[in-house]
Amino acid sequence: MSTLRISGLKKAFDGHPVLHGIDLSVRSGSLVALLGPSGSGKTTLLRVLCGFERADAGTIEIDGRRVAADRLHLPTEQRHIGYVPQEGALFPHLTVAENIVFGLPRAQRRTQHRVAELLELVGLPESYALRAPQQLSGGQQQRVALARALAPSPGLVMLDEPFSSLDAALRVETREAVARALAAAGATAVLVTHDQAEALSLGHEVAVLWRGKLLQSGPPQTLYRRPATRELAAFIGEAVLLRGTVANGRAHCVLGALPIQPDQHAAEGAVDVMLRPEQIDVLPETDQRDGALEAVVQAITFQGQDAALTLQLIDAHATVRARVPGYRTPREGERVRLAVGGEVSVYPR
Ligand SMILES: Nc1ncnc2c1ncn2[C@@H]1O[C@H](COP(=O)(O)OP(=O)(O)OP(=O)(O)O)[C@@H](O)[C@H]1O
Repeated sequence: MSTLRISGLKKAFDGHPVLHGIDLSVRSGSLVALLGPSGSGKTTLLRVLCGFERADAGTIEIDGRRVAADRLHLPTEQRHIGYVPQEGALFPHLTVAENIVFGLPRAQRRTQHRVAELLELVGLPESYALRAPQQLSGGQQQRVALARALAPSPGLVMLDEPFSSLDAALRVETREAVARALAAAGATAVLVTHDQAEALSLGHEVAVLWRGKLLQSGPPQTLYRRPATRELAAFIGEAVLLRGTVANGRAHCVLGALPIQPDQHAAEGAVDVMLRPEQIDVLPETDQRDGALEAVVQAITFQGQDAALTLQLIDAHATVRARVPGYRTPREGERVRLAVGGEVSVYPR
């Protein structure tokens, strides 16, 4: 287990800044999901941390030991970091076992015991040791790539979009196997992804990189419920954004006077109100509960397990988006009532 501390990290390519001064701490044994849109600098940050690229400014400390600072640039092999690239990148001419021990000192490469241990750690049968990588599925190859990264028992593991080439079902299964293996190995991990569901489900902490700046980091639930900006709200999941005002400690908008996230400082005045589509309960027209608003279902996008609805509010000349479980999808044109659950975030205008 290792701690990682990054401070003021900058990197430019040909005079174009890509990382604008990154500060980030990763607790020992935790997994930080580094989330950001394409081109935000995620891979560059990972490459600088691993030592494949040199930082222009800032410091990197692993377990209190500086590996990069002013003129200091420790080579990759002295940083004791395991690295899992985007698509496994296993050596096709080597067996699974040979791939796994590739990064170990020569004297340790013959230990079958270590290979068996690592295969078990990543949830693969021992019999796979003698297979060629091409005889494995994409998800299994990614697990071997993780086993190879974990072989020298690094305290820190970096994973660069390790599931991006896998199909949806395999992605979920491989994700879970990788998370289990990292936890069992006690490794501290940084996982790069542009998939918000992946970041929220895997990260103990999620750090959002946006145009080379770290906009927000924190536990997944905090990021989802209280994104720092409107843009982040829309990036981390789907957001319902409505014009409103804050008065008497509540957010007033077309959906009523709604409670505000308790730890959000909300000054009185004009704001944008943000809530998540699943916070809007879609009830039968006959529901008589207090404050429920009348609406008509204008459009439906059915997605199987759930459905996204566009709802026209009858009294407000406004539309909102809601998400309901698939089995409760109403009909287009149906009259319903809406009630809002939970708290909202507000952004001053
Ligand atoms: N070696 C390089 N030389 C010049 N520019 C580079 C180099 N590597 C990255 N860049 C630029 O830095 C910016 C950030 O790229 P990076 O690959 O770090 O982003 P990313 O967030 O990982 O994107 P993606 O999710 O698409 O992989 C991009 O504009 C890219 O063109």
